Amino acid sequence: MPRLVFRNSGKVVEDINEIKSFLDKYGVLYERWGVDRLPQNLIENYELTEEEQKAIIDAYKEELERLKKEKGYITEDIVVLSEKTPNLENLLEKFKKEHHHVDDEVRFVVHGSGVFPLKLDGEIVEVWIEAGDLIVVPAGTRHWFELDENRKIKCIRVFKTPAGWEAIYDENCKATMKD
Ligand SMILES: CSCCC(=O)C(=O)O
Ligand SMILES: [Fe+2]
Ligand code: NI
Repeated sequence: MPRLVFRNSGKVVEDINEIKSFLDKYGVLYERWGVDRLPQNLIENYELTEEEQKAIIDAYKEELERLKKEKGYITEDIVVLSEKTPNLENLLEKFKKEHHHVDDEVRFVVHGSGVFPLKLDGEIVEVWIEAGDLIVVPAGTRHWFELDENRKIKCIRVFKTPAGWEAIYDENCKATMKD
């Protein structure tokens, strides 16, 4: 189940609408698209061919086009993190350092799960997501990412330019897309 964990109080929120409305206050988009429309092999395969990646993206064409129209994203790709990922540990080290981006961080989870701790009004709110969940961490929001004990996640990433992904570790560096 997707859930919010408020790190200071330990409070857990699992109601989807409550999750959405809390995150919405901070410009963080959470939607549940589900994965029912995908065949099992595409959901579970972590070594996708180009065609299979395209088939997954095509299955969410409507949602992706809506997001691009609303938010100005341009393209999408698939990212997978699993034991099979070369230098997984180094990647995870990078992802788990608090940072922000000049572009939104848009992840739709096709399979697996993980947590995006977000720094909202100085409090750490952990957003635990899994297959079927969409999250948009807005540009400038301080966050990081960690896998959970399942040690794998496969996401559609939607973005303007890969340059927008560059993690900015210094919270005082307010670089923006225009720079
Ligand atoms: C959920 S994909 C792994 C996390 C990630 O892509 C990132 O932090 O940039
Ligand atoms: Fe990030
Ligand atoms: Ni990131």
